[in-house]
Amino acid sequence: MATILNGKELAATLRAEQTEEIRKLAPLAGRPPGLGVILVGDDPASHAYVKNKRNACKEAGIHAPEINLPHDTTRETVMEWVDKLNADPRIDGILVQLPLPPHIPKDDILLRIDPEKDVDGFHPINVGRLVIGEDTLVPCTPTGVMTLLSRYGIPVKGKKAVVLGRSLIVGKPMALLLLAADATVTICHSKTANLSEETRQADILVAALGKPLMITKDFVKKGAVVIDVGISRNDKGKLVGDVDFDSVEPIASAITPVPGGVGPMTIATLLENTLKAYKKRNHLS
Ligand SMILES: Nc1nc(=O)c2c([nH]1)NC[C@@H]1CN(c3ccc(C(=O)N[C@@H](CCC(=O)O)C(=O)O)cc3)C=[N+]21
Repeated sequence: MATILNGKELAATLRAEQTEEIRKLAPLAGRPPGLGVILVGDDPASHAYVKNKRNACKEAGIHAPEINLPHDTTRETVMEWVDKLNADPRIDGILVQLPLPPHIPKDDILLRIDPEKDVDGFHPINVGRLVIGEDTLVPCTPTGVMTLLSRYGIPVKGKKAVVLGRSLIVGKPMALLLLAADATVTICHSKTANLSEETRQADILVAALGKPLMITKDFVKKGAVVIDVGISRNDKGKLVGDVDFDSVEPIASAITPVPGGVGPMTIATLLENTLKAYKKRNHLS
C-alpha cells in the first residue's frame, strides 16, 4: 500500500499559511501583492485554469487583475499589456497563460516580462539563474513537486531520480531542482531507447510526457516514489495522468493521484512565487 501524496490537501495548507503571511505583510507594504494574468483567446481549458488561479488569489488576498484578449489580438497588443504590467507598481507577478495562439510568438512575449515579475520562471534570465544555482523564480509545477516531496519527508539526496519529459515548463527545471537537491538525475524523452529499463532504476520517478496512462507497473521499481505531472482528458472528459494509478499504486511506496496531486500544488506555488516577488520588491523578509 503506497502513501497517497495528497496535493490538494497540502496546497490548502500552504494557501492558509500564505493568507496569514499576506495579512501581516500588507500593512507594511501599504498594499497587497499583485498578480497580473494575461489570457488570449477562448480555449476552455485555459479559462478553467485561470479561474482556479483567480479563486486562489482572491482567497489569499492577492490583487489579481485579469486581461482577457480576443484570439485575433496582435503580438504588439500583447507586448503593450506586458509593458503596462511591468510598469505597474501594484503588480509583483505577471503570468501569460499558455498556450498562446500560433500567430503570437511565445518566446518574444516571455522575453518581454520583467524577470523580477516572472512568476512562471520562463524568462531566459531566470532559467539561467536556475542553471547556475542562484535563488530565483522557478517554474511552478516542478517547484510544487519539490515542496510535496519535502513536506512528506521524502528524502532526495543521493537517490536516483528519473524525469520523463524535457519541456521548459516541467522536465528541464524538474531535473535541475532534483539535481540541486543532490539526486542523481536521468532525463528520458520520446527518443530514449529501452525506456522501461531506465525508469525501473528510479527511486523517484517523475512522469511529465503527456501520454495518458502510459506508465504501468512494468516501468516502476518496487518501492519507488511516483509523481504524476500528466493532465489529459479521456473520452469521457475525465482527467487522467501519465501514470496508470491502479497498476502502479500496489508496488509504489508513495504516489500522487490525478486529479488532486501535482495540479493543486502548481497553483499554490504560483501564489508562493508571487509572494516571493512581492517581498523582494518591498524589501520584506
Ligand atoms: N503560463 C502558464 N503557467 C502555467 O503554470 C500553466 C500554463 N501557462 N498553462 C497551462 C498549464 C497547466 N497548469 C495547471 C494548473 C493547475 C492544475 C490543477 O489544479 N489541476 C487540478 C484539477 C483541475 C481540473 O479538474 O480541471 C488537479 O490536478 O487536481 C492543472 C494544470 C498550469 N499551466
